Amino acid sequence: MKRQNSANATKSPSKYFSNSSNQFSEILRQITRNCNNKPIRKASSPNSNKQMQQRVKTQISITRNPNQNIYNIKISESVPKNKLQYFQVLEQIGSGKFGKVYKCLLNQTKKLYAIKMIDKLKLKTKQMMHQLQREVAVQQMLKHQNILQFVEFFETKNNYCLVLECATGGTLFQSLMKQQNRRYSEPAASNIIKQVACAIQQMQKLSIIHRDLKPENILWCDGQIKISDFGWSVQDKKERDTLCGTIDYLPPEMVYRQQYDNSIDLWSLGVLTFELTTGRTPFQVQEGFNLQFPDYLSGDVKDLMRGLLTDKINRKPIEWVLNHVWLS
Ligand SMILES: Nc1ncnc2c1ncn2[C@@H]1O[C@H](COP(=O)(O)OP(=O)(O)OP(=O)(O)O)[C@@H](O)[C@H]1O
Repeated sequence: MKRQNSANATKSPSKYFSNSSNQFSEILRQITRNCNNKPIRKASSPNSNKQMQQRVKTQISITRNPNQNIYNIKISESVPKNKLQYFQVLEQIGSGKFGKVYKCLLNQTKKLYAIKMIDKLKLKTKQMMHQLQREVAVQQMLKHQNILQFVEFFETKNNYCLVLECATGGTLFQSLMKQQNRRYSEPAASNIIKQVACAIQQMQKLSIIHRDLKPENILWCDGQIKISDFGWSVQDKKERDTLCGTIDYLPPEMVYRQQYDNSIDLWSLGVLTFELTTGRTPFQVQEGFNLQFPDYLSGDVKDLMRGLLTDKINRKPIEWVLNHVWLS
């Protein structure tokens, strides 16, 4: 089975994205080589049984000094010791690169939380420690109804533990796969995108860039959207050039190794809008940044996506998104 047929697509007027496929493919080949020769896997077809596999992240840090401790969190020195005794650990609800996520109850209040247990042995390199520091520091700053709430951080003998609000509804990727034709109706997608946009606005107020927004990192909790996985996020105002994220969601300025800023999360919002409304991501490696829409999409959603899936200079700001008629 194949992805949603886009044969009746209309072409984007943007010249920026035309004729870029060769260069795009070459850059992706370079990324592949740089990823320790591990093959880069494209997002699996939504119709494939392998669809629940995670999409590949490019993990290349070009300019960052991994020894630099920008957040002043010295893991193993200032981190509280074992507080796991205060929790009753229940079933596993997820797993990531470095560990597992469990449902748990705080003994005293019987309130439900999620504990992300990160295996210290797997987190050997300083680069990865840096990523964990970043995740903790950034999530500590964020308090918003559409952002997964950070609660506590401590360590045990074998794990670092992040206590988080428990999002019981699974990932947006899982729920997308359950929709008819693996896509949401426009009203349902609009409701989701509005919540993600509210979360982006809050992050931008604090100069935070998530850098890996995608359905796998968005969770459902009591019918509400929660942004999660701040492992690639950064907090500062300067432009950056570290290449990271997930192939299908990489913005052109990252692919072409230019400086970027917080507008990369708005590009991701555009890709997410496309994926939720069509069941596939907009840009395929072979085609470059050639934006085409299926006929069934409304003019309003296409207008929103054209405002986001364009080059950095022309990309619309978050205020424009939140005032857009498709989100009203
Ligand atoms: N607070 C939470 N509530 C409910 N489920 C969660 C929570 N945090 C994580 N999960 C589940 O665990 C999975 C892995 O978590 P997370 O993405 O944070 O780990 P990771 O190591 O950063 O993953 P990755 O390998 O994608 O970077 C998520 O996809 C989700 O299904």
